[in-house]
Amino acid sequence: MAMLLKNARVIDPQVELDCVCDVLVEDGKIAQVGEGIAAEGAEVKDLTGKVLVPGLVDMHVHLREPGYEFKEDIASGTRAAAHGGFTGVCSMPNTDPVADDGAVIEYVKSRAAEVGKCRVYPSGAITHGLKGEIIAEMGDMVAHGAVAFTDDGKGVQDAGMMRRAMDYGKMFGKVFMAHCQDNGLVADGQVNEGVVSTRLGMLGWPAAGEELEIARDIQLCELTGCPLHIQHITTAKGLEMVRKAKESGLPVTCEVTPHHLFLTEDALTDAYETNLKVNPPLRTAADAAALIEGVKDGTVDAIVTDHAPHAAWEKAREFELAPFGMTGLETSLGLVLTNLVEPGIIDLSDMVDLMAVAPRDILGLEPVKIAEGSVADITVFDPSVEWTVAVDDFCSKAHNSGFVGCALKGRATDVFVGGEATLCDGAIVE
Ligand SMILES: NC(=O)N[C@@H](CC(=O)O)C(=O)O
Ligand SMILES: [Zn+2]
Ligand SMILES: [Zn+2]
Repeated sequence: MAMLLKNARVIDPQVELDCVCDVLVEDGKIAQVGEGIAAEGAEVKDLTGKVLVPGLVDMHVHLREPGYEFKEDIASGTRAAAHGGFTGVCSMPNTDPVADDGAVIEYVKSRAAEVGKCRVYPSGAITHGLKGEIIAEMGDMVAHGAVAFTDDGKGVQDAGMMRRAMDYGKMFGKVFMAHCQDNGLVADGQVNEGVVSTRLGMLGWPAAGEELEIARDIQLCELTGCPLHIQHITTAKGLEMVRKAKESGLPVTCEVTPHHLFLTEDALTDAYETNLKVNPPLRTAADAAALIEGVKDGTVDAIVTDHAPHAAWEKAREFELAPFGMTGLETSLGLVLTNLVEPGIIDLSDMVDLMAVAPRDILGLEPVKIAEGSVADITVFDPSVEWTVAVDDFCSKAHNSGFVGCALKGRATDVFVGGEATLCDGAIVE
């Protein structure tokens, strides 16, 4: 049935749209955009006071299935995504088994089609088992729908292996996404190496452990011509390297997470709050300020969550034993609206670029525009609603957010995937 979305502020920088108007959705596509649309027989939804944008895509998400369903699964993870305002996510391959061949990619896709509340674009491993020893079945994975390659969670340690993988993999036209961590430098590092690691008496995870690999992979991008995307970038120096690489015309992009933008190592106290243990670690206030500058000037292409759910008992252990990672799908939009849009650091069009347009572009997905003929993947949010982050409100199985108790302004109310509502007035459509 046709659906008429009326009176929202419609924003899409791809078609230079920012005005209050109506959007008519028919057969999963946008049929008409304009003022005062009348459509006989269409279901009408009044969105006065809300904002309607191309569906948000989170290009860095751990759905944990197959293998770690006690942390999250495709049903709960995609519900969390829809609840957070996303119409699609790119899933990471560090599952069990690792997504390093076509069968696992196929499993993720078919499971998502069966139980998912948003689209799932699977990424595949660069190396077999994320072990860094043998190139993964790239052609097989692409044939089954993998959209990108990454050894997220580990990183490819050997430069020669990364070079061979990029040389070989570039024929598939998919981006290589790099988790930048030099194990020789990072070893058992727990938190950013510096004042805070010293104060807390914990092993440091040095900035150089990330920057060295960013430098290496940019050089390998130059050597091989393979497109490179730096994942969860955290340091001022790393970002400067990406800025320079872009200036010299290399196909390099990068992403940041809300936790690296809005939290710093200073949040770590002798409470040893394990929800703040993330990889890469929370860095200094100066690094966070540089990342925000990078978001402003366009060096940062995409905002992603690196949604990394873990079970409560895993995070309840001693800091050194707790796993790295925090959730993010259900707080990302509110955090960006509250901390970047509200203070005027970016505007809503920039937000759409960072959270909808660039992720699709980097992953080589079909663009989604608020324009006639486009697939109707749509996010609607209320920019004025004030709410407090609370775990009992999450659709995710996991509660390891670093933002519980935070007061936020702005929240997704409705999500449409191919014209079908997956979130309606803030509730998941079953
Ligand atoms: N970011 C994290 O702290 N953890 C991720 C791995 C990763 O993204 O590197 C995880 O899989 O839990
Ligand atoms: Zn990672
Ligand atoms: Zn990750």
